[in-house]
Amino acid sequence: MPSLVLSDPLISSEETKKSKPKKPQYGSPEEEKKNKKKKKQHVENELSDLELDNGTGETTASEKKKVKKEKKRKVPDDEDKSDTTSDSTEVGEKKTATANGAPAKKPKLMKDEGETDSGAADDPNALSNFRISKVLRETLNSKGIKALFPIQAMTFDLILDGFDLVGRARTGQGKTLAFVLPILESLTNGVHKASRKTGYGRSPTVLVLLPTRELANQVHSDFEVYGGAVGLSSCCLYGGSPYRAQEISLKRGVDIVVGTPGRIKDHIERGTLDLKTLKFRVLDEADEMLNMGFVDDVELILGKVEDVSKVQTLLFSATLPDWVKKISTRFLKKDKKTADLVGNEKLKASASVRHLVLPCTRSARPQIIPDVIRCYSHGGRTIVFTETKESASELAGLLPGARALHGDVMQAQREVILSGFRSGRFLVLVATNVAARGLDINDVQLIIQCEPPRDVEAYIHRSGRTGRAGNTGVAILLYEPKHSFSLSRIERESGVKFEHISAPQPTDIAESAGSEAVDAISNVSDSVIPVFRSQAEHLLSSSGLSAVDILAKALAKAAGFTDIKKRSLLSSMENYVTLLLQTGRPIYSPSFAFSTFRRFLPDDKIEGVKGLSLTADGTGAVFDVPADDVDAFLEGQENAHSVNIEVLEKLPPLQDRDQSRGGNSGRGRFGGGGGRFSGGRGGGGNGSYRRTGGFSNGGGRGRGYGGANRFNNRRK
Ligand SMILES: Nc1ncnc2c1ncn2[C@@H]1O[C@H](COP(=O)(O)OP(=O)(O)OP(=O)(O)O)[C@@H](O)[C@H]1O
Repeated sequence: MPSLVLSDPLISSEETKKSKPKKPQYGSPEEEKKNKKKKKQHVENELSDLELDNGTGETTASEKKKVKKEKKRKVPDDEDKSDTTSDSTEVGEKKTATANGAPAKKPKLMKDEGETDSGAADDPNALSNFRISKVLRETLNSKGIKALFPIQAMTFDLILDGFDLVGRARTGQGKTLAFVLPILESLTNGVHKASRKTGYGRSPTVLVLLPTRELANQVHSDFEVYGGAVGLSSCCLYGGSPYRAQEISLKRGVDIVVGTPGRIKDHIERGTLDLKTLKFRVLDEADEMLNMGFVDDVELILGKVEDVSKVQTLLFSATLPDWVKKISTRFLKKDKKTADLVGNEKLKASASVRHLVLPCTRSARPQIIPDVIRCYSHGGRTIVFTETKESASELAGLLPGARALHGDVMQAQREVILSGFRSGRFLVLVATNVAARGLDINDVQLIIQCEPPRDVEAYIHRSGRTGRAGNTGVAILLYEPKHSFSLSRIERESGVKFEHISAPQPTDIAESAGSEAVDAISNVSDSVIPVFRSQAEHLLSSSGLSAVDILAKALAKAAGFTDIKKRSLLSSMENYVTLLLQTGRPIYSPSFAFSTFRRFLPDDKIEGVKGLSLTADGTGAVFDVPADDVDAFLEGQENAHSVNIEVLEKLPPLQDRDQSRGGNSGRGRFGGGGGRFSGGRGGGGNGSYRRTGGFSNGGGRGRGYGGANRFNNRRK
């Protein structure tokens, strides 16, 4: 559980619990007793989970004690629970109030007569424990939502009670409903119910700003579903679409406007959008709006509200860089609350995603990516992120069945592509950052990033397109070894610990592609057998292969493989094989390995060695050689005393670049040692990337890696 940072008016989970409405007394005394016991257990559990940040990021014993005391006091005293939190940095100290200072009203639960409350006793976040109306609860239930996610539970009462709020949670944790639900309740059952207008030409009461059109559409569809259920209308305003239809909606009158800053500003300036009756304004992914150059537009729009005391402002994001904090200081009220589910936690990226890195050059992408998709997408959707629009288009053209999505694609086309991807018409989307933020698409199993993004926030958001709403997912970051320094920066800043993998190998590919082919063949109607039988018999008798071998070939063909080439473990180069050299004593530097080779191999074979790296335990050197040279190395070792060379099936952990460079001998990684491969001409290749375990199996098919190694480069 993430730590809850107690800073700037801050919410803790304790406060959230306090703020939750009193639970109705339904059960028998015995049930009550049981419930109390459960709650007590829950408190104990939470104590072990909850970390109160004392500035050092550690929980002090006295703080724990204090909370425990508070909680103990609360357990038997359910009556005492209030529905709002105080603006206190101390947990559980004050009685609560609403944003306008009025004493907190006793919460009125929306549970109806006869409605069952199953789950509510077990789950403190069950919908019926919040002031959510029956119709909304039913709509949520119809979408499979039975309880609020933590960020929603933490913020629901605060928003409903009128506080400005900054909300932060990791990707895919439900930030959208965290503002949608309390806003809808506030307008239909809360303080704004009485002043609600329904007539023709009414101006909107809610304005939601988002950085991209796709995101605006997505949030708008949530308002359509849930707002529609409680009789509120909404419209979506973004650039690239005709003004006319948008103007007609505005003229007719809507309750909620969702849109991108540029188009919203245009409508304000054209006089078609009036913010004078606004009750809520929401900035979602505000940091990205500023990254995308919407600073002036956002400030202009926020500045259009005349009486800010009458408007509630909510700001949600997965990341909160300094300047977003500045915006919140400027445009949110002084008594704003901050619900931070990330806080000082080291891990900023999604915890339900496996974060993998794989060395791969630009030219190798079209060969490696399909295999990666085959092995890691489990038949679900994949989003491939590129840095530029051009490479998105180019790569989409090279990957079978993929479509590109980026800023140069016409808006109408963008919508068609996105809905095709959502509906499963195609399963691979190649996109720029336009799809990095907020997009919530079902069953995205795999994210591939073609190179380390410049800023770590992009990494967090892109990888967050999978592993959403409690599901798991895989994010694979491709990198050129020369850019491996970016990996440690991303690890440091996002708190992710990368698993290093090699390009998928024949066994991996056979496993996933083979099972697909088996399914495909099993689905072929028996009606084909008589038609193809004589050909099959002819093939069996003429090929000299067994029936099983022929079937294996047929499966390979059905899976789209006519050949499996060797692919190195170390650098993914096609038709290269990875070998391990051991000499019975420590290998301190690559030059030592090269001088060992010279004892039993001709120069032309040694020149073919690529990517030589030392093993982490210092007992060996790992390197790639052309597949045709493997025998020369294996046979040559017979002539050299104490030398052992073997083909690797799996990479051992390797020393990182600095370690190898410094070496225990204190000499440069590829320098020293004299002789043909020493000094300025270098020795090893480009593949000295750090490994921390978790390698995939050896062998290899596919092309790969351009093979520009350090040694070859210097010779050119
Ligand atoms: N209480 C809930 N129970 C189950 N599913 C939920 C709940 N709340 C939201 N979801 C689902 O979780 C998914 C992610 O929600 P959402 O897009 O709001 O996440 P987010 O935190 O805004 O992510 P990002 O930071 O990437 O934009 C959505 O599919 C949403 O329907």
